Amino acid sequence: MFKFLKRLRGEEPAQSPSSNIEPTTSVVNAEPLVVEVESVELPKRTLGEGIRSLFGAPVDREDLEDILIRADFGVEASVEISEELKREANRQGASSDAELRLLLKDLLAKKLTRSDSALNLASGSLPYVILVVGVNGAGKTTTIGKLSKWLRDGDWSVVLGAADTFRAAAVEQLGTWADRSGSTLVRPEREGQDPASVAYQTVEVALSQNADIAIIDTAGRLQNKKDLMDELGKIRRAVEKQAQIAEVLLVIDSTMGQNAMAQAKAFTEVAEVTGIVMTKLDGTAKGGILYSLQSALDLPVKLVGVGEGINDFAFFSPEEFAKGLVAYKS
Ligand SMILES: Nc1nc2c(ncn2[C@@H]2O[C@H](COP(=O)(O)OP(=O)(O)OP(=O)(O)O)[C@@H](O)[C@H]2O)c(=O)[nH]1
Repeated sequence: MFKFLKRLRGEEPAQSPSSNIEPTTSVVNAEPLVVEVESVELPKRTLGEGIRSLFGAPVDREDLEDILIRADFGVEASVEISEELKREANRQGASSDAELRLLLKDLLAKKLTRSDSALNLASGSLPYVILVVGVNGAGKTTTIGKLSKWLRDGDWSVVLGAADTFRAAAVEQLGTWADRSGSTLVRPEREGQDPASVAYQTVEVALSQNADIAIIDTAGRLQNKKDLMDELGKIRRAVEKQAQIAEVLLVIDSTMGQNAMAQAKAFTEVAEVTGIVMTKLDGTAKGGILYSLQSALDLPVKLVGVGEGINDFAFFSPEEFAKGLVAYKS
């Protein structure tokens, strides 16, 4: 399991370095807030039965390429994977359905494994600030709700910032998740308030409450790259006046198939994304999009959503995901 570091309880709240809530355009990289931290385990969440199998029938080596292409692995990867499977099956003399499933499971898990897939909650520079970006409807708010519940279950204190200030409903939705998870909500004082000032206030509240985590929900509009870049850049600078950004999580709806790829590329060009959250994996038979995205963007998938419920998410585990895809029963 990953090593997570959080604040030792029972200290005096840290003082916010500034009371100015209007962010300016200057970039001030905050020094890490050095606090005494302890190593903790967070509750386990697993992918469970959330991943749909690629196969409705016994695995047939000759059909594999087509099946992978239909599941959105992309043509190049589909050819590569099915060739590798054939080579390995010949080498090992594997031919039964169970043997082929095991080989394919291992092959996919190996290709999906990266060393940087853990959430960055170990630097000891608190509060850990997580920006959540992605297009409307991708599942940002739901992911924030699930993530904060999980952190609260692990006794981390969490402040949520509603920096999607243009839709009152978005703020209310985040408020509902804040209540359900037992997190503090920082809401805009008026509709259309500068998202960067809400981000600033969120970190300020996190510092004043001595909180471990601040998660900031952003609007996700993608009318044009320049506006998005300007808005996210301003949010970043506002946060960095008081804390470091631990993660920029890009939330992607896996049911969008190849359309998700174009959106993801646009966001990664402007948002300094550090990890991907794939939502709605329960609702797609095209789980290969996760594979395509991770390799095309060269970014780790860190979390996955497998349902609408508060516990329906998990750290991405290549092994469990591959098992689900090939319906491998160990
Ligand atoms: N089945 C399933 N549904 C999900 C999952 N994650 C989110 N949803 C649903 O997707 C819809 C959109 O989720 P939101 O969290 O509101 O998405 P958002 O990105 O915050 O959207 P905006 O607030 O419009 O920007 C909701 O109906 C969620 O319940 C998931 O992992 N599985």
